[in-house]
Amino acid sequence: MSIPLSIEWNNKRLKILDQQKLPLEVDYLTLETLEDVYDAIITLKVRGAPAIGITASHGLAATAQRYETNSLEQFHQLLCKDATYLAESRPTAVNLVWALERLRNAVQNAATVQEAKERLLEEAEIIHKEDEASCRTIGEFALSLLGDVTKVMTICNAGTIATAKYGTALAPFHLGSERGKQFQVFACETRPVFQGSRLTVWELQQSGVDVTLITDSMAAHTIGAKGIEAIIVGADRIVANGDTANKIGTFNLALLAAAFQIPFYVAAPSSTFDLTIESGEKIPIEERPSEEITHIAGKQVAPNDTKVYNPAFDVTPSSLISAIITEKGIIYPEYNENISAILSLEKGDNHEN
Ligand SMILES: CSC[C@@H](O)[C@@H](O)C(=O)COP(=O)(O)O
Repeated sequence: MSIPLSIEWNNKRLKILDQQKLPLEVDYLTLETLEDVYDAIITLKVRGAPAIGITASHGLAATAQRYETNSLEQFHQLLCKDATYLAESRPTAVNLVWALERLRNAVQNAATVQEAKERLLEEAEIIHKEDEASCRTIGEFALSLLGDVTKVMTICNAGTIATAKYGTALAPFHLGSERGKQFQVFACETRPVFQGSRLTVWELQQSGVDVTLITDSMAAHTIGAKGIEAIIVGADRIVANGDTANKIGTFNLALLAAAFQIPFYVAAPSSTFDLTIESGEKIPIEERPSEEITHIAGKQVAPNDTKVYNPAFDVTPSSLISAIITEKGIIYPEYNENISAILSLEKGDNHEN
């Protein structure tokens, strides 16, 4: 797989693949300050739940190296302030707060400021490496779950550039391509900012996967006309009962999967679960600027002063989800019991529930 990595961390320098420039340009951006990190996340230069979490953790760890204090109390205060600032960049993907919390926990018992600084750098690297391993395992599970299925639909980009590597929903296609299994993937363009056409189509083409672009409104027709056998998507937050927030339009696909009686799979690492929330209506849904809808590539496509509603995510009820594929195993209904059982497995253990 020769797809550029979305996040590079070398010699304490953080570089991200500028996803706003894709597919026309492959360009990396160095993030020097905490404000650069915040800006890269909010403007979707780096996006996708795991990639946001990894970027924020390296960004916070790098920023903390510059705190000029020997007081641990002051160090914790600065870290808390900066973590809170980054956490506000995007509200729906729980991986962001999860990663920042992990960093804060990693320094709880540090004896000196110097030790705390080193622990932050180490923890950010661990988060980064864990995600790569998790995504690869998710890909293996997804590949086995899909079995003989070849025609699959997806939305948004839950691929290698949305994670450390491999992706979640796109991981089985990359692994399949390496092993000679040819999927036919139908990618929804994913309005309003086209993560499907700009990112998923480009990414799967790099891997040699057979990918066909459709507009979001063509999904129902395409499932019937092309004989789609399964739908697989990523996730931004999965709560205790299995309700899942993902890119706007995902809920539509889940309803279509039920209508056509084909499986609807969610693929996500355990860092995307939020068991503090019982059910989906409590998930915060990000609303984005109206220009994402009133303009396309800088050109106005709606009248001046058009009233706009632009939620970036929707919540799919768990009753529409056939299985959730994680690095710890494949979770089937009843989700209330089975999610907590699988997530409580130790690192390295995994099984199908
Ligand atoms: C492995 S990425 C999973 C999700 O984050 C992805 O499906 C998605 O909805 C991304 O939304 P985005 O707004 O592009 O960050």
